[in-house]
Amino acid sequence: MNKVTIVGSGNWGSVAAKLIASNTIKLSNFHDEVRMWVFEETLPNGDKLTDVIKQTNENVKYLPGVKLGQNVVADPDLENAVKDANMLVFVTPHQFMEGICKRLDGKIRTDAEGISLVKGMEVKKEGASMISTLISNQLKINCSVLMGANIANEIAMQKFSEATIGYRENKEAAERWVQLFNTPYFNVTSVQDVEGVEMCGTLKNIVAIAAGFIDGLEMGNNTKSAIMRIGLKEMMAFSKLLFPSVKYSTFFESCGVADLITTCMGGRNRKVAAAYARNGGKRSFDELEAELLKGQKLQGVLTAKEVYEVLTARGWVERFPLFTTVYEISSGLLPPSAIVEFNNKSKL
Ligand SMILES: NC(=O)C1=CN([C@@H]2O[C@H](COP(=O)(O)OP(=O)(O)OC[C@H]3O[C@@H](n4cnc5c(N)ncnc54)[C@H](O)[C@@H]3O)[C@@H](O)[C@H]2O)C=CC1
Ligand SMILES: O=C(CO)COP(=O)(O)O
Repeated sequence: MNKVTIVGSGNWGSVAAKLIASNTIKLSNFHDEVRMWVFEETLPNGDKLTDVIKQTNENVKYLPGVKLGQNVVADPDLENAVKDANMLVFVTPHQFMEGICKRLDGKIRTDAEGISLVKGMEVKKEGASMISTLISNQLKINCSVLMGANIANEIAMQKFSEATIGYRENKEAAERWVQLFNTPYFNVTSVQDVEGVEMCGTLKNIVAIAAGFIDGLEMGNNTKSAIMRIGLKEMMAFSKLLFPSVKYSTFFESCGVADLITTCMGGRNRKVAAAYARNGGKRSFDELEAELLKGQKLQGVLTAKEVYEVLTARGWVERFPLFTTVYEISSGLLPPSAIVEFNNKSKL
């Protein structure tokens, strides 16, 4: 019998727990109970977040007003949360995944399978690594990914959306993940292209920062569409250069063009970047993130920096003028108004 643990309990982590718990309670090959690891926090009134989730069945900080399901069990002890699970769902902001994997080394079942919902990558001196690779290498488990046009608050309200699972070889495991996530309002399909799916989810966050600048500067819909088109081409080119096995067809799944559109229209990266541009770059991303997202985290600014490190290390800067410009603006080297100036240099 399969047993599921969610590693993470932010905005998307909480919605993933709700989705999954609504299925495990119905499916005979899964234990009803879904454990959800909570990075413990003390709320302004002094209560512990985990205690409040247990009492109210709601993540009052990251997903207020939504019941998770009585079979979701919040657990602040990471080791305890994972020890019995054979299906591990990773869903935290990407910057915390390395530390989490170190803590989990040797602490999980040897027959466990993982899936990463984390949009981001890790860049070290030795090179770039996808988060699913970090999980696979560190924990010695097979790791698929699930990405898509999935603004969490909309899925929490059961508005229809789609998602794409990317798997490496284990089709059977992919089918089990589809069974776990799929609902009438969350339509999940799978493709054999982990890197393609994961690169889509990671790179669209850079384009969303650019789209936010356009919105903040009130440059209009045509400009924003142009940025999304150029962004998609850079996403495809960068993914192919880094991982030649990536399939072009993956960009036309939910994880590709659909996620790019939704994030550029209504995501958190877009929202904070728009505020940054409205303030002429005078208030930092960190300050705006804290004010506007109340504990939720942006991925795009860090990803732009990480991708820029890869571009410089590989001598690819000239080929990615949009990614480069987003890095230069978000790190304060250029003003937000420089967002379309790359056009003079672009060959795209
Ligand atoms: N929210 C959304 O609409 C979607 C998010 N995603 C992706 O899912 C991933 C997770 O995002 P969310 O669940 O939205 O998280 P979030 O943006 O709500 O992040 C906050 C989470 O990080 C935790 N946290 C803070 N400091 C920490 C630390 N030092 N160590 C470990 N955890 C810490 C918080 O406790 C909280 O659970 C990201 O990669 C995001 O791009 C993907 C699809 C949709
Ligand atoms: O990944 C997302 C939607 O699929 C959410 O994007 P943001 O992190 O910009 O809100």
